Amino acid sequence: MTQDESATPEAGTTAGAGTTPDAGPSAAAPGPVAVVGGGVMGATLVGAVLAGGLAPGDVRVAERSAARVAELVAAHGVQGTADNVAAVTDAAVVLLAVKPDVVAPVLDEIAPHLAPGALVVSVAAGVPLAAYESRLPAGTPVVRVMPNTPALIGRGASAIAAGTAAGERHLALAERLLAATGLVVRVAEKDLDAVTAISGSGPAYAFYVIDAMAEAGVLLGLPRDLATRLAVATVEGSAALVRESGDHPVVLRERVSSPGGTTVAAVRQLDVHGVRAGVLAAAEAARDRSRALGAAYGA
Ligand SMILES: NC(=O)C1=CN([C@@H]2O[C@H](COP(=O)(O)OP(=O)(O)OC[C@H]3O[C@@H](n4cnc5c(N)ncnc54)[C@H](OP(=O)(O)O)[C@@H]3O)[C@@H](O)[C@H]2O)C=CC1
Ligand SMILES: O=C(O)[C@@H]1CCC=N1
Repeated sequence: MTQDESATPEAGTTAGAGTTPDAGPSAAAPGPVAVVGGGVMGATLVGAVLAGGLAPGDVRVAERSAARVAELVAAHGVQGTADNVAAVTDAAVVLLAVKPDVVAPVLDEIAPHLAPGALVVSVAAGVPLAAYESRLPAGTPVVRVMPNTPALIGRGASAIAAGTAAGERHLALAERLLAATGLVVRVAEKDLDAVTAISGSGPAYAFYVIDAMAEAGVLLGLPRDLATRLAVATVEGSAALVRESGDHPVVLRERVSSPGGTTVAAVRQLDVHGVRAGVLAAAEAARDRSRALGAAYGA
């Protein structure tokens, strides 16, 4: 597979992949990385591994839409193909970025073609590690990741969980590949549904709030562009203040709230309209949806 979709000579030079059960990629020199699924998250992962130092010639993206393949190849200079098998053959790491319902057919397609010791990393919501392990050759190391879209600009939050055959070096490699996406934390797999509800889907909640604040500014007579800039800077600055001060958000909220002033009047309305309860219910719904996606795989 070259940039216009045929097999590449470099594909056979997988660093670290070998023939013993212990063989496999190392964090220091991962070797070729194949990203299967070139949508929102696949493209983000391609950008991240390049930003993390991988050479474009060592990165392949497989995507069934030829137009999308061409777009990704043009944008990143990586290799592209519509053939998942060509992409994963001899790859040291396979990053799966397809929708949860497509994971099973893609695994069945690529399983016979994985290099010995290749690490499989998947961002699919809900799909349990056991579902990968039951479809891949015995002993295949698998790492699940729940990233989020701010990864695109290196400000993401990702959580990773290891499968039964994934050890420290596989987690370290996953961390290295994700390093350019922002924060990466390790969690137990049982916590990934909750992580999905908070940081995976969370950017949508933040965008929702930003949009509502901007809309409120327009309601109050501000030009939309100005209202949006003020809302974005306020949310961005508030998040940074929580992180940099180390203070609890409630303490910081109290500091904004002058006695008898504007803020306490506003926050009262947030309570009256159930915004806090709405956030909790939204997170529960996302957690439940993640569980349902997993239930389709017998989790
Ligand atoms: N978006 C997000 O914020 C996050 C997404 N995720 C996870 O990432 C995964 C992908 O989501 P997202 O990027 O949003 O979805 P997209 O629909 O943007 O991307 C999925 C891509 O996979 C392609 N695809 C479909 N079938 C195949 C196949 N058989 N072989 C190769 N490629 C295929 C699709 O092509 P086509 O369009 O032609 O069907 C599409 O381009 C999901 O599992 C999701 O749970 C995780 C965290 C955050
Ligand atoms: O909405 C979704 O299902 C994916 C997973 C987390 C964010 N987006």
